[in-house]
Amino acid sequence: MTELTQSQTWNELKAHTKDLPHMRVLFEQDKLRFDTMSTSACGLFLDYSKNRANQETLSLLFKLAEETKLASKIKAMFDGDVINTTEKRAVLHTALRAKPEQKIILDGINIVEEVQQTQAKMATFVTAITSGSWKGYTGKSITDIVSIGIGGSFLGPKIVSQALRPYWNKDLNCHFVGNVDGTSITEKLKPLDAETTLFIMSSKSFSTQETLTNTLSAKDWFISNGASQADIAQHFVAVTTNVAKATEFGIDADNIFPMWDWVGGRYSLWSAIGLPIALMIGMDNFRELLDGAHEMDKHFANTPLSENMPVIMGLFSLLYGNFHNAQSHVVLTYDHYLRGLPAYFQQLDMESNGKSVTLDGTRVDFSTGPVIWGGEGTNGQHAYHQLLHQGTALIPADFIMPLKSHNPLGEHHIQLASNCFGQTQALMQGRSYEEALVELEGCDLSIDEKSTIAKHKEMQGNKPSNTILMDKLTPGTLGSLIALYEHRTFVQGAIWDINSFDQWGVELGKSLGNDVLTRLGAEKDASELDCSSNGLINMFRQQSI
Ligand SMILES: O=P(O)(O)OC[C@H]1O[C@H](O)[C@H](O)[C@@H](O)[C@@H]1O
Repeated sequence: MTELTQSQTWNELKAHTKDLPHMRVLFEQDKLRFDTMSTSACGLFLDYSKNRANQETLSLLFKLAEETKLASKIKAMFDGDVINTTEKRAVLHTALRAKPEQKIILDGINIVEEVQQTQAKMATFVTAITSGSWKGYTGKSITDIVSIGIGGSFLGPKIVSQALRPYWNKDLNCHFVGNVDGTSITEKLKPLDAETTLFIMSSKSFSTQETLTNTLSAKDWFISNGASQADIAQHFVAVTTNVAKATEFGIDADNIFPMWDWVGGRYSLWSAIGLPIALMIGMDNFRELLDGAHEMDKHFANTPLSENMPVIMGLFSLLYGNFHNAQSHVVLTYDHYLRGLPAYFQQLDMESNGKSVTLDGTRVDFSTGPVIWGGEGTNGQHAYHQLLHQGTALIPADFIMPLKSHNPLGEHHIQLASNCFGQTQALMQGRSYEEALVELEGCDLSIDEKSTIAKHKEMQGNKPSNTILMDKLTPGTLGSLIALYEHRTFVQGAIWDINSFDQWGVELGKSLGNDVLTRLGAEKDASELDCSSNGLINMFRQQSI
């Protein structure tokens, strides 16, 4: 048993959540619920009134946060303590968006200075590319960026660039290659011209198989399209902590942008890993993105727990996972530009909190991170929302929508908003059997038929959701939004006392994949493996060519 589940507050929460009335009743009892259960910070508004909670629930949750020393754990992260204990690393993505005058000392070095130097290098590079002064090997300016990376080195740049499309430099295009599946890079390169294409190889470790393989194929494509080995310097840059390996790989030393081991892959878009974003939206907008995140950092570090947006959201997620048996959490973005955000939050949260032991190695006796999934509204309403409304699983939802659209076309935005708010309302209130019967009045059906259909139309409601609004999707509000989710993830990991910053499961997959590779290549026999793996390997060997 862990200390957490034995604590009095944990057990009080268990008992309390069982007795809580339906949210419909809570709304009837408290007409000011929207005012008291909503908050604003850093350009974001959060309505958390449609949650299974009253003031007592909130008090118990904040008490749990206090007892598990959340405030001092937050401070430890910002101070650069080695909170990633298994990899013996500080966790300082917040330093990437610190103000230039701040000082964050790690091992005797002010890392803010190093961050600023790298940002200055990025700024020079962005100007060179966007002004056209950086020329390709035939003297033409760069028109296409191909970003090669995977995991955090793929999702961050891709999804943030996609989200900030209205801010794109009109003379540039950006393409992202992640998967090692040759189809991905082949299709991406097909329409491109080697003379005007720049490759950014993004890999924190510079040892990820997919990224190395894709970069080698990109080099082959480049050379086979008429360029020479010497031309590589004008067309290939890298972002990595492993400068030596990148140089050895053939990347010109001047074209290497450094990063640091205190930046986790899934928290790296704020570093030079964000170079594709900076190229597409310009360095001023990139800085606005960092500033938005920095504002959220300040809010998270300095606001009392009961008014702290990431804390509130983290506690609600924990409430559903640990006390209502919710196994998943859905993120629904009512903005086409934000359609990739669920996938980004999926890596952020599932790679961080998909853990089974506490920091001291004790096996947990509670659920940790849920499955994060989602998509864009209103599309999902005509598909998986059915399960949200009437399925047997409880799936808490986050609805995210800017109040103003970048494309204010006719009635589109007002309809989008009506759908967003209508969904949260339907999830909360549901439809009672009696209401369904009333709706069937006047239908040409027998009483028995009406009763049966009413049972099918009945919806229990009491399905929780948060609604996050912002005035407009800008680099600043996006920065705040992403940092909000980073810290929301941290809050849960801190209360569970797990390490949210390692990823041993992913590492195992990588090393077994490498072992299988040697067996697929017939260098090594596979007969000592389990019969399924052996069978699959043999089938591939015999039939893949
Ligand atoms: O940037 P790299 O070192 O190539 O790593 C790419 C990715 O590798 C692994 O899958 C990690 O779990 C991710 O967090 C990381 O972003």
